[in-house]
Amino acid sequence: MAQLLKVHGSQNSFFILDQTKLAQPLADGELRQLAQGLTDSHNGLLGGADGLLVVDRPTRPGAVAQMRVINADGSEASMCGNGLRTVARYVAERDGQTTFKVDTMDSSLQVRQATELAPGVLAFAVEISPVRFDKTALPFDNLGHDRLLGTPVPELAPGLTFTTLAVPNPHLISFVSQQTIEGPLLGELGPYLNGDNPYFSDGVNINFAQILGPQKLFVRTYERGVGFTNACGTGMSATSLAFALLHPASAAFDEPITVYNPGGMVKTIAHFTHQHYWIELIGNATFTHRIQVAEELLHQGKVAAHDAKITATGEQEAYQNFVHQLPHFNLSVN
Ligand SMILES: N[C@H](CCC[C@H](N)C(=O)O)C(=O)O
Repeated sequence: MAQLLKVHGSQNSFFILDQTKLAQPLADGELRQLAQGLTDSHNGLLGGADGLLVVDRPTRPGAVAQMRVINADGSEASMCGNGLRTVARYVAERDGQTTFKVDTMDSSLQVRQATELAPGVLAFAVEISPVRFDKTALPFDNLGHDRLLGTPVPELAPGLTFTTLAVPNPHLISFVSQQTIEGPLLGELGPYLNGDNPYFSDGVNINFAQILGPQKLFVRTYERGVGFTNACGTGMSATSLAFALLHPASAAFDEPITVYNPGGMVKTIAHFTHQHYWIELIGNATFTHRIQVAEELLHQGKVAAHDAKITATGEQEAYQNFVHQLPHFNLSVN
């Protein structure tokens, strides 16, 4: 029997598959098929999820594991911040370590166990990098600029300004009012810029952020390859860096920023060290279910509940208690 985990970071939910535990690891096409099968909100497992996190052997010296990220639509992303926290916890418990490096598509990232957010809500801190601003890292065209940093872009939304950041997956960020964040615009821009459009040929994660006060944000994200999610770790991290760059009176480097999202809350810290920007993302790593299933069903990409032995961990209740004590403005817009 093979094992899967159902997990979440700020209720951005995933399945984790550890390829090193399989008799026969899945091929790339099988991983994409499994991601689409498991995450489907109608025919998937446990109501579906936002993606599949694949743990494998490290690809670089010094790392103890590799994380690959498959979105719900089967596309592969270079990075996932909420996901990396859950993979860090999985590897920490598998290997009995609390701080180590995990390989992602572009680099090895430092991860470490952090102090619990609340009783029963385990937390991890992960490095988000590399950070790049130029359009070679984040392919966009026909916007009249090589990079956007608080730049008006009437082609996208008259009256708003935008920032582009790759961490290293692509993010488009706009600081907006609460009315705009709760309005229909994000739900219109998301499908447009992730469909046939003259601007973002590879799609883009779009983050609307409301500044709640010094070192305090609310971020709502429409994710490439998924759609609206409860939170996007790389999105909240990129938005925090943009906050520090564009609003230095309200957001300091090297100081924690509290980022609320529809699924809960994380802390971020934007850094500039050795001439490089990077961000620390600290938040929950919740395991909600342990799943046992015949390995050949994973290869077939279809796992129905009646084919699997599913055990709830009981951690979701602890997480919900944590969310319920957050301030009222933790909007549940989605
Ligand atoms: N949809 C993203 C990948 C998942 C990122 C998100 N779930 C996070 O926590 O960073 C992309 O295609 O770039």
